[in-house]
Amino acid sequence: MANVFIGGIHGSMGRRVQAAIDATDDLKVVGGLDRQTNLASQLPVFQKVEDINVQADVWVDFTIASVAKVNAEWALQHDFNVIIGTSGLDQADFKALGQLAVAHHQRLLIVPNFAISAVLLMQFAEKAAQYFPDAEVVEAHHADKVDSPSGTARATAQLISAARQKSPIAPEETSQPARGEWVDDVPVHALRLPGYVAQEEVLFGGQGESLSIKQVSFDRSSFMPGVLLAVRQIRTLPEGLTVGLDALL
Ligand SMILES: NC(=O)C1=CN([C@@H]2O[C@H](COP(=O)(O)OP(=O)(O)OC[C@H]3O[C@@H](n4cnc5c(N)ncnc54)[C@H](OP(=O)(O)O)[C@@H]3O)[C@@H](O)[C@H]2O)C=CC1
Ligand SMILES: O=C(O)C1=N[C@H](C(=O)O)C[C@H](O)C1
Repeated sequence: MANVFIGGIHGSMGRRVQAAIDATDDLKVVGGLDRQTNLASQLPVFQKVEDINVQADVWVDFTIASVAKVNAEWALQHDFNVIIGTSGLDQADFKALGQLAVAHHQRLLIVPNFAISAVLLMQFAEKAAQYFPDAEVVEAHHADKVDSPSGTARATAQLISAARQKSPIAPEETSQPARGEWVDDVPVHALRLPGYVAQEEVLFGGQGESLSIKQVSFDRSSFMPGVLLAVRQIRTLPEGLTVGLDALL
């Protein structure tokens, strides 16, 4: 039995992660952190990390970037392995938290997207970028999403950029807002609309041809198998930082 603590336990993802874990025989939620604690809950829910008085094997975080950073720092210093699903952390955060994980002999797994369709999209896009260096990313999310572009889009753009380093062809950044935000040297376009959950498409253009790769999360249930896999398998990872679910598939 592995014990799990959920950062953002009352949020859209936190509630679903709690329900998914409750439906298992081998995992147990022992507490959570959120801004509000007055919701009906059988579990201890804390507002500040300093007040936490329960121990767990794994901290799973779905909050906002600034909070996730503080949470992960505290959790790594207090003997938790940490899984961050929260988007919006930058490369400097990854590096600093990874160093903290090493110093405290803990595992830190940062997953831009737990949906298998998104994990595969990123792998396919990395491969395609070797042959189609001209690429743009379009992501669409629900209107409540606070960050843009999405963590998945940032990760995808970084993979594409690294994979096509050998190519002389690369778009030039422009001051025209309609051309999107350049992440590394890949234009990324973010849409926020009611009715959507999460989706991403990578469009590649070549000589007389194009390739597009698209994934859609119609429902947040798409993230749950990946979250459960990460919780169950994090102990098999080396100490320090791992990015993405790929290492566990
Ligand atoms: N990696 C992945 O596959 C996925 C990642 N995500 C990411 O997970 C994160 C959460 O998404 P989602 O669940 O939809 O968002 P929600 O806003 O529904 O949930 C976030 C929760 O964190 C709480 N919170 C905010 N600020 C604080 C604080 N200062 N202290 C304690 N709790 C706080 C919120 O409380 P309140 O509502 O009161 O502000 C809320 O309950 C996002 O970054 C999103 O991008 C989402 C889906 C999949
Ligand atoms: O906020 C969301 O909903 C999601 N956030 C993650 C991201 O920023 O990439 C993962 C997924 O897109 C859902």
